[in-house]
Amino acid sequence: MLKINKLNKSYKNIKVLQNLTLHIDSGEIYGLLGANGAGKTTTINIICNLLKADSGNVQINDQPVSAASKKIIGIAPQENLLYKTLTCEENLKFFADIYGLDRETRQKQVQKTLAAVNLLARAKSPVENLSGGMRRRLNIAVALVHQPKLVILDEPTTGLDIEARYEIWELIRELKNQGITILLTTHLLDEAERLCQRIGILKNGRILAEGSLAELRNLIPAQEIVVVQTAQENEAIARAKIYGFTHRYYGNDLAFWLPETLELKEIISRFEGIAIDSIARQPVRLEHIYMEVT
Ligand SMILES: Nc1ncnc2c1ncn2[C@@H]1O[C@H](COP(=O)(O)OP(=O)(O)OP(=O)(O)O)[C@@H](O)[C@H]1O
Repeated sequence: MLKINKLNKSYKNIKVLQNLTLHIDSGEIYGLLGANGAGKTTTINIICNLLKADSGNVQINDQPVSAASKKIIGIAPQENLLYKTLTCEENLKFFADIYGLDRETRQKQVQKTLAAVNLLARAKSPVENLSGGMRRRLNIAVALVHQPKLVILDEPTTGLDIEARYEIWELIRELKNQGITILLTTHLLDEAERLCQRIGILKNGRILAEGSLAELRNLIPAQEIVVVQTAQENEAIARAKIYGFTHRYYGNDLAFWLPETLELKEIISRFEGIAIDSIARQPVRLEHIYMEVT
């Protein structure tokens, strides 16, 4: 559906995208993960034909992006596009007009889209009276009103509380069920873990790793990770080495990669003679992979 081939982009002499290549299949949710400044928004702007790459190309359904691609792409940017004094309905009508929907389709699509983002009851409310979560849902509705095939969601839940995030995750899953292809950018690893079929980890404009969560997990040769609290960290690290446990610090937490699954009593026995305050077992998660790759 979306093919990004060897994109390069520099501002002055700073390389913002470096041979960026990624392909997204029809109907999948692809998560582009990256810290601030990794190049996510630049990539989106090039996909949306708002910015020109120095080299490389972007194809949607095997056609190069052009002004005509607007009809099949919907974008919900990080900063809400909404007009605060207009109602939900008026905002959607305005964007439906920009997309050139005729009067009848516009009426139908505005109502359908408000229902899809669960804002039908607030159709007549001005945006300024909505909660942050509702505004973000309406911002996503703007991306959906013209029935695009590819929807780009730039950090859709950043800054929202957990309840509002759950609502948006549900909405994103619903879009996928309808067959819409989704490019989601986020720096929230649990969001990518929950929603995305495939994930690309972007740093300094390069994809450092890409794949399904299961494929990315293979980058860490561990069945499980244990976080150990002890005042005798050096002794614990030396002991772990004997058993082939790789150690890592995640923040201040001392963790060990277990190459095989062990019973708790076996893990404890490996550290016999060392004063251990606690042992917490965790599956290998995207945050561990992200730390390793970046
Ligand atoms: N118009 C511009 N002129 C100069 N540098 C720019 C311009 N736009 C972006 N950059 C730089 O390009 C790099 C990538 O920016 P981009 O906005 O694509 O990152 P991002 O991954 O979307 O980050 P964020 O999550 O903070 O939005 C940054 O270092 C940014 O400062």
